[in-house]
Amino acid sequence: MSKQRGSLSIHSENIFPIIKKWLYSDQDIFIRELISNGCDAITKVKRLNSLGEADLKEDADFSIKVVLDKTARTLKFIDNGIGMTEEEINKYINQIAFSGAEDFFNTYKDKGEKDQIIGHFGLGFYSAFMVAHTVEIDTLSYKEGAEAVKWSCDGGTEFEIEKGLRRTRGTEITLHIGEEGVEFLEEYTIRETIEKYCSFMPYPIYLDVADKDPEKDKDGNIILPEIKPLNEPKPLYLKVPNECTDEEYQEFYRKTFSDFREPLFWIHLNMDYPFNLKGILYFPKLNNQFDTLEGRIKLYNNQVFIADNIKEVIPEFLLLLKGVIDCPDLPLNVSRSFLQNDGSVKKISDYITKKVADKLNQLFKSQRSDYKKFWDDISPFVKFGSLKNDKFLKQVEGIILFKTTEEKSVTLEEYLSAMEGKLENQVYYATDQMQQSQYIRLLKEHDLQAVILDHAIDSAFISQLEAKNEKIKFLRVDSDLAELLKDDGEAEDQEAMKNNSQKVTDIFKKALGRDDLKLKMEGLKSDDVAGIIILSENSRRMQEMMKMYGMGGMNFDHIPTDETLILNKKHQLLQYMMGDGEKDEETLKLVAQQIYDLATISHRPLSPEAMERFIRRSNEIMTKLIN
Ligand SMILES: Nc1ncnc2c1ncn2[C@@H]1O[C@H](COP(=O)(O)OP(=O)(O)OP(=O)(O)O)[C@@H](O)[C@H]1O
Repeated sequence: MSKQRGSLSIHSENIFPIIKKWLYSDQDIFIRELISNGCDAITKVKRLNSLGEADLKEDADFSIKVVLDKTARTLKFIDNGIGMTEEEINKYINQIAFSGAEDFFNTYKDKGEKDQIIGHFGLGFYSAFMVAHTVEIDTLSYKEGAEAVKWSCDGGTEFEIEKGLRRTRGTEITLHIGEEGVEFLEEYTIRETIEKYCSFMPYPIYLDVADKDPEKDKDGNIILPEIKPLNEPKPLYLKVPNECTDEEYQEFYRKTFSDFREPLFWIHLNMDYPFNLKGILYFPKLNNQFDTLEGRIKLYNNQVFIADNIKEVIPEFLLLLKGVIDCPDLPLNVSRSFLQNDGSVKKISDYITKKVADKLNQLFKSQRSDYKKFWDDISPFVKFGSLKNDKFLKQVEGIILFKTTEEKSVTLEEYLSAMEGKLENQVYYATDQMQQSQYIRLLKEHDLQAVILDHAIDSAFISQLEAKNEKIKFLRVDSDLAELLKDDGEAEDQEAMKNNSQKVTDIFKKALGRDDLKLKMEGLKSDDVAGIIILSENSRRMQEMMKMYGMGGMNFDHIPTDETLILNKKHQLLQYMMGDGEKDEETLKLVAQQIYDLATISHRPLSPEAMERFIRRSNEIMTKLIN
């Protein structure tokens, strides 16, 4: 067979099944497409009017009307925009399946990009066929002497065009809803969809429901419904920031996010050059840690809603905030993988990040007490941002607040300078103030404070800070404390010390029945503490990490921890143990076990069995006291 070349031909018969199948999951998008076509038509006629090329004939009260008639099973979209002549219908509506065919064919390969054909290849109007078996257009062009035209098509390849009925400028699109679109005969669905996609479209959108039973008051009088548009044609974010009041920002927040808690503060984004971007980002108030997941950034393109939380455009950590961003410059109709690699998208994302960091810095500098008040709510966000984005970390590093055990809020720099002379680039931290109170007290006695890091994100966050500042080391209050608390005042007889140490070690190992017990004798400054347990910072973190990643499905409770029992040789009980003379074996055992349990309690909760033994033994000791 000889080699042949040829072009594949695409016919409009193919297009309807494809539209219906591909766009099925985003069926409601047809409402966005038809209403935004109506808005475009109004914008066009307004522009022509301002150029002196169109006469509005006093019909300048622009709006889009959506009329639902459940009985007739129709949904109408009516605008008083530019309208179309027969010629324009032929050009823009009838030929569309062919004019965009080449691009469309290219896209055909990539089935993942469902809704993105819409708006890209001029198929917006045809999305009506996702829910309608027949669509009619009745339109009258703004042009002098134009005649009304009626177009209709039942979803096949044939259309009819005849004289229309419209007497005023504009377009009326009627959808005869088919079986696949019945949910769009419900007022609730229509209202919800308009609110979802069209909240900020530039002209008022009204919903009219035919044959609706009128609302009545308690005396049976009909209440005339208040005629209000469903959208906000001039959303606050389009205004100049210094013309907006706090009340307006709060009101906008309440309406847009149906959140009746007051936002903490907000950032009005307003950029014209080198790209166009407007929006408002709100820092919401949190009630608990889980609330952080509620964030929502709505992305708009020229007041038309595109989607929530598009990670490719908005840095992921900002998705913890609530806000709207309108960016007409974004190529939102292209694939997401393209967005990820697009230079302008990166610039936009950097711009937003910088604006957020600037706002936080400005609050820190000029309103530190407010900033401190907000800190609990914003800290998971700032920390998450610092983990996700190095640039952001650099921008906010100096304004991250740490609460201390002295109930102060300080930056890292302030902490280190307050500890100067006592600590060198070390930061002590507590993860549980109650549980670790013994250690905190010991630090306090040495005039040292710890910072409190008790949020789930903190362990990853401090590792990040350490990675970025090699000199800084975070140490939990129960780790490697002994060096610090050691009282190396008196010189000692090394030989005697060794013997004593061995003696005590034997007593403890025997009493606890643990040969693997790590034990160290130190002279602590504080002589009312007999023993404390410390845990190497590094091995503890390693274990936490393994636990977090659930490595190998192991049960980590059985892994021995790298604990060391530090015994205070200055304490009376230890002095007794080390002393010469006959001692009651049973008493030594009780004391050793009790010292160990008390040290453990200040470190972590006892297991149920250990707790039971501890209580029994405590009673036994008290009984001995009175006998
Ligand atoms: N309500 C309307 N009034 C006037 N012209 C309209 C109206 N609806 C559609 N048109 C014309 O039909 C054309 C095709 O509409 P369609 O929605 O399919 O594509 P588009 O608007 O060009 O692109 P998109 O897919 O982004 O909506 C429009 O460009 C416009 O010229």
